[in-house]
Amino acid sequence: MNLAAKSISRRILRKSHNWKEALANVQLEEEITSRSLKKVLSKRGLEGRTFALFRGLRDRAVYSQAEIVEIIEKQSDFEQKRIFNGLTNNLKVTDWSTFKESCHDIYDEVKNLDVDQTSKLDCTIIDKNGKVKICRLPDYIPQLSEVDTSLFAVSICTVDGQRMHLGDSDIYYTMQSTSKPYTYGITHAALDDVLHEYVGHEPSGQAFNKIILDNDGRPYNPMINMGAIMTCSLVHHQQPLSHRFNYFLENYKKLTGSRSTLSCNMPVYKSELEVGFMNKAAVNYMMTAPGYFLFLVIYFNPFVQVTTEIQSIMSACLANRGINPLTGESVLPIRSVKRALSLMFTCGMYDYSGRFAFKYGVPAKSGVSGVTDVVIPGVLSMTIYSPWLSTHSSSSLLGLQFIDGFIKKFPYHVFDSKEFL
Ligand SMILES: NC(=O)CC[C@H](N)C(=O)O
Repeated sequence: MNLAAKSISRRILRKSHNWKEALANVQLEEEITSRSLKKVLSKRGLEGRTFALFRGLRDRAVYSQAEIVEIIEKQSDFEQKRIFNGLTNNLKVTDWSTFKESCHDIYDEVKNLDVDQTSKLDCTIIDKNGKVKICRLPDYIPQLSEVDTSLFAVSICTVDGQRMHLGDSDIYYTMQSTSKPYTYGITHAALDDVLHEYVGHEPSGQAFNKIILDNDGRPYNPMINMGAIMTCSLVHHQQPLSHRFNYFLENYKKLTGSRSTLSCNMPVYKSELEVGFMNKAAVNYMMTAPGYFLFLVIYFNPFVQVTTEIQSIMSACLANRGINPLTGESVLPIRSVKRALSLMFTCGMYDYSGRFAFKYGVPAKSGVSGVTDVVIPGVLSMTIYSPWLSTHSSSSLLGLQFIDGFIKKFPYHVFDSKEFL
């Protein structure tokens, strides 16, 4: 956009944002400090660290309203809109403090469930209904059985970038299969529906690592291992592996909205290459079909390490039509996001997908590291991490318990929508 057009757009924006009224709305009329402005936005779930504005304000300075408005108007149009919506509470969750308190209560109830560890790899947990749930760590990947099983984190990010973090939200884990919806979205953005000449869209009804192809000789869907390996292998398959690694990592980085890149947990990655016999068998089994260019080594996405704070932003892009709610960047086309959410809804929890959709009615994806990702389209994402996997669902038990409490408190089940009831 040339300078003239930019200044016109700023004047239009300035006219559309009545900053004086917005700041008065939150009693910020004179002697405004970085701290007082940050505090107002933070009360509504908007973290100061997600605004470039505060990097330009001096901590101890006192600004007049005119000075603050002048500095705000130097920010990007997207950030100005975020600040204005924060000051006027034009946000997806308008009563943030009550919402946060309810989530805290659900978290505390789940955190206090009775866990009886019977061996290094096994425990029983008495769930909220008093039922005994048998849980186990996934020792088929040795590193995943070496984790602190007491870790329990929940991060929530709304489509307006309102964020909440409960428990161990700064602890890193490997995404494992919760990487698959992002990988699918990135691949679909590159190939569109041609992708589905190689991968189906049907639930397999089987465990995630089952070696089985559909009647057309394709993996059933992109959410199981065979489908994810195939999906990864399709992007730029004539390019060098380094290019293909970077292609995914760069797109993952856009989903995080961060300026720093993501990294792989190499011990977990190497151990899976070493002991991932089922995946190796899957690659060979798929190689029998013509035209498959498979490299198990490109199936590295599960080993990208994140925290729930980071991953909840990535999934908030899925909730927000492919647009990063913190940067405003359009990372994935809505066409690909729609398909990714449909596949999460029907296949994301593997052979627990039907029961999950029946009970909770929202798109979700589980991972053997103990992470569960939930997307409530147009509203928010929720990333939950707790290593104990229920043997019943191969999903994090505490994750499922938190989701159960959340959906009971906030009726986001797709068939609880106001249009339906
Ligand atoms: N469900 C999962 O998270 C499985 C992912 C794991 N990397 C595997 O290939 O087995």
